Amino acid sequence: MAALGALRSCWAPARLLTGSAHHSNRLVLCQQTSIKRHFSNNKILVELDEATGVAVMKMKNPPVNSLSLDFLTEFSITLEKLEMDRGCRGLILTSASPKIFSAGLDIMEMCGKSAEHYGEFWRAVQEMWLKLYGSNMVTIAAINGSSPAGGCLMALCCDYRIMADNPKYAIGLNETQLGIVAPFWFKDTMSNVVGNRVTEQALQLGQMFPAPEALKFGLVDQLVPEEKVQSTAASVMAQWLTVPDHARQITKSMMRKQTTDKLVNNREADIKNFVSFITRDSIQKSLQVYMERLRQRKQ
Ligand SMILES: CCCCC/C=C\CCCC/C=C/C(=O)SCCNC(=O)CCNC(=O)[C@H](O)C(C)(C)COP(=O)(O)OP(=O)(O)OC[C@H]1O[C@@H](n2cnc3c(N)ncnc32)[C@H](O)[C@@H]1OP(=O)(O)O
Repeated sequence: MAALGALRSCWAPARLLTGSAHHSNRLVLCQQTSIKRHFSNNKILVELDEATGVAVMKMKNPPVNSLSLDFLTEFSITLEKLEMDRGCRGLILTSASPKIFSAGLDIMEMCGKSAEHYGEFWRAVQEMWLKLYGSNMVTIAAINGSSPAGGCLMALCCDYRIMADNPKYAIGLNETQLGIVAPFWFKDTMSNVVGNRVTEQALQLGQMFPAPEALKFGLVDQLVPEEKVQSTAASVMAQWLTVPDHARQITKSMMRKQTTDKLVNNREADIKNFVSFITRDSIQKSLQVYMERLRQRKQ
């Protein structure tokens, strides 16, 4: 193992964007071992396969994987840990419970709370986006269920999206349906994937795309039978990991930096904007009506 460690360190180029080192030879070197490391908390399960350098991150926040302040905090801490781990080169993001990938931001975090709470919550949403969209790892979303709004944003942050081929599952930025507005960085993330025209129409209508439509419009890259979502993600990941990390990372950063910089340079203003928007009586009313509609639909 010591010899392996020495080989590793002399083959590994310095990690260019956030500080730890990755290299595309790891796969070959590590075929001798198959150690799986688990670092989970009560909301996120992570299994890191040291042989492949791939971590599978399963969101587990029942009933619908809504993105609460606690969840977002755990998510960002976990992602940071993986980002700094030189044994981890790829991340597969999925849900621990099929049918729902994520219901998006926890609406209860945006209802009837203090301005201070809204500020803290929005900072956590920003942090999740900055970390996931700016990740140096190869990121693949294994979308094994519906994925509205913030859930769709998470998937769009990834480098590649594989969705379960089930028309009952839908994905999209549906904010306007709630009477709220997707902020500029949600809009930019979608636009970078599907282009301006599709984004403009989808955002105005708050459109949710059933899986086949999502594929047609390029919101996802591939549909596969539900039981093959994870294995397909693993084989796509293996292909992506054949590219030398440093070249892929610089390219990814070149494509995304302008978008992330827009938020990095305007974080406080964006928080202020969110707080002043969400505290309006009319917006609070819209959210309450939407939650009521959800409950009634259930009954
Ligand atoms: C001018 C500049 C503006 C600047 C920015 C300002 C503004 C704000 C931007 C905010 C961006 C927001 C992003 C978001 O992500 S908002 C959240 C949007 N999410 C949704 O619309 C999803 C709603 N949920 C559903 O459609 C369904 O629940 C489902 C995910 C498809 C699952 O369906 P099903 O399996 O049938 O489960 P239920 O509907 O029965 O739900 C189970 C319980 O979960 C509660 N629930 C569902 N979604 C959420 C949620 N997002 N947050 C909190 N709670 C949620 C649901 O009410 C049920 O609760 P109950 O059991 O107590 O009744």
